[in-house]
Amino acid sequence: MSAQLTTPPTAVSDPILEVDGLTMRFGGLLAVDSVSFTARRGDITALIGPNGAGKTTVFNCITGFYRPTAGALRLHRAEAGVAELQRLKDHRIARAGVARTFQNIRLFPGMTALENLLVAQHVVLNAATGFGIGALLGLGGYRRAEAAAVERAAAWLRATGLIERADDPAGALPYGAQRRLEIARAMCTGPALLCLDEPAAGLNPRESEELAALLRAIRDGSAAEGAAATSVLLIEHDMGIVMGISDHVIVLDHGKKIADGTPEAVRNDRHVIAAYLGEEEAE
Ligand SMILES: Nc1ncnc2c1ncn2[C@@H]1O[C@H](COP(=O)(O)OP(=O)(O)OP(=O)(O)O)[C@@H](O)[C@H]1O
Repeated sequence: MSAQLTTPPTAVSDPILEVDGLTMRFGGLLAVDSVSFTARRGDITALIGPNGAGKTTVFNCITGFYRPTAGALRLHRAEAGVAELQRLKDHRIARAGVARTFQNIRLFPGMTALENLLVAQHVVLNAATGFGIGALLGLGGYRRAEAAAVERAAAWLRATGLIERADDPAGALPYGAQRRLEIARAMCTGPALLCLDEPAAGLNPRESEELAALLRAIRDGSAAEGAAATSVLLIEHDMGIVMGISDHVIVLDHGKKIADGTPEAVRNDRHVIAAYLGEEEAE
């Protein structure tokens, strides 16, 4: 029997992302089953649920790693209108304004921290010269874009406490620093929506607190010099972080949405409690 949705969805006046009837099937397995929710612009929206609930699959559909079996994913951009993400390839989704980090860190370990942030901006740099030969010829537009890219990288290295490690290979940084560098890399692309897959995994309590502060600042636009307020979509198992920083929480279980509301409403929802207790009993 499927769980009934008891928590009314929060009224969403200014959406950044609309997930509408999202379904993802792997052969006979229905990993995501007609999931709908809306993430509001300027919010931290958390996607939670027990192991195997379908959270990463939803992320992979939003960011173009998977082509959904059915449903629509609409990114509402401030000036460029609505992008139907389910129709775009992953590099076009990134260009449309969605950036992500991964459950398993995916930096270029042999490149320095700074280089990792510059590589992330190659799309912006290429666009500055119309994806043409201007870069090779060192034309003014490209040089200006390059200088701005370095400045942006430095601002995010400062914001994430990594400026002293700018010239160190990313692979030589401590684990928590690599996690922050991944976030810095995503933010360097100037996304409209930042998608984070378990950013607190493996962090110690002090690092988790710093992460929470960083994510709040990213949402509010105060994390780095020149940064815009950025909507955040977060998958996280650390309930301290989820309940502490989220404006809105969506709960999945067995591929279905079972709750959608404020952290307080979701925390007290009996279907959510049952889903998590069930997980504990199964362990
Ligand atoms: N590429 C794939 N092929 C087949 N099955 C998959 C694939 N990706 C995910 N699944 C299955 O889909 C279901 C949902 O997995 P998903 O990773 O989205 O869950 P999750 O909520 O992110 O879990 P966790 O919290 O453990 O990361 C699981 O049963 C998983 O085995």
